Amino acid sequence: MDTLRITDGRVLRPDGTVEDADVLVDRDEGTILDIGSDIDAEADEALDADGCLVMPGLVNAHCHVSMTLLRGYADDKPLDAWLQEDIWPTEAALTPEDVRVGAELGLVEMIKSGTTGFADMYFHVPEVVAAIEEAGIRARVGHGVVTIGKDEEDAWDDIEESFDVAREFDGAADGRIRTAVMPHSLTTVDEEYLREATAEAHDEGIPVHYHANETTNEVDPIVEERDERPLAYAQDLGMLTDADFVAHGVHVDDEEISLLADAGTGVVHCPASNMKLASGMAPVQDMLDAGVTVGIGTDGAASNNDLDMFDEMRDAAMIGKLAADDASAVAAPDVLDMATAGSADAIGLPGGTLEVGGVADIAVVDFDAPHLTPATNLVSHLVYAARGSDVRHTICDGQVLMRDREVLTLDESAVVDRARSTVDALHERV
Ligand SMILES: CSC[C@H]1O[C@@H](n2cnc3c(O)ncnc32)[C@H](O)[C@@H]1O
Ligand SMILES: [Zn+2]
Repeated sequence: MDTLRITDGRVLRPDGTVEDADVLVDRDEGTILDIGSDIDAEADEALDADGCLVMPGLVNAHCHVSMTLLRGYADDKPLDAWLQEDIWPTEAALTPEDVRVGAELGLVEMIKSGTTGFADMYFHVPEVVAAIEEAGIRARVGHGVVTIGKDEEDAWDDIEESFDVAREFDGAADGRIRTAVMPHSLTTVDEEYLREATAEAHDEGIPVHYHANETTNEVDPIVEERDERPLAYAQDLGMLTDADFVAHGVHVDDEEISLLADAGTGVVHCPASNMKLASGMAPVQDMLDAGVTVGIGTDGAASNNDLDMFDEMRDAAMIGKLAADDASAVAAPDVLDMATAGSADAIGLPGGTLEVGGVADIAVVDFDAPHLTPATNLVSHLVYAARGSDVRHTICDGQVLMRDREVLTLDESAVVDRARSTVDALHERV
């Protein structure tokens, strides 16, 4: 058996407590063999965690990873204008190779900030999958479908592509990649397509992921046209099951929160995107109180503008308090749970906790820094004070993806160079 030992650190346990312990990993199986201070086994490789906290890898539960290429491309606009005037016209010019380059850039950024799993909705998915295979991270991926403005044939082709991708890549990269059918939203995909695609996906055991209740501009037309709330419409379409997950859930009322809780449908809170696009404040504490599975995502780097889940945790705590008008709301332990186990549950991937027998998806955070001193409350520091750049090692599926801040699976400087020249060429074309 090939083993890895993470030595001399403090380990964050699923109940939020911290203990001095080593972590022994089975690299063949990608699982945790033991956690303790008296492990009696030599390992094939050791990773020093002195002065560090060994925690579950962060899970970015909603992303468009290749949008790193559009970082800073269009800022300071609301969602509809941003998408229609800037993002969609530019995305139409992206080649499959561009999407791969953007994905690699995003994956380097994620690995460097301790993210070990994510969910991604985009197009040219084979290129995203190839980048993920190389990077060594875990993901649930899908082709995003938009049918508005398309004739029937093109709309069905788009749906078909979402199924082709979901069927072809499920289980890829030694099982690290899972898939979903991903209609973009309840307003950008017409009813007949949503109904049929959802039924077919569920027949085949494929989850459905979509944007929902992100802005009032999206909610109001549904209410006006159908005399029902968007998530009641989604339920009628069969799109609220415990395998499905929605991004945003900003403008949800109490009945919709109950629908989500009863169905077990995950909600991915994207606080930075919601603030930047001025979409609104999600009632996260109400959702948690109702028993909804809530995860955290960055959304794409064009509406954030980074993929750092530490940033996202801080934002979630801050806006959660504002939304509830209560400083005790969306407290640090709950935020950390959302960014790890909550996200993993919402998107149906393993990980999010450090447990013997569980997957070895791990971030090692160095606390030897002025902004993390004094290290009185490590969970508080993770949420309110730590940064992605404090992550020292990242491990996914038992493999070391970053060691002492050097990414091992992708060539960081080559990826950055390629991203620069790709964006230069893109700007020439658009
Ligand atoms: C068709 S692939 C996914 C599609 O979603 C777009 N997108 C990025 N961020 C958001 C957001 O916050 N709400 C809705 N849609 C978003 C992305 O640009 C792709 O076109
Ligand atoms: Zn999104």
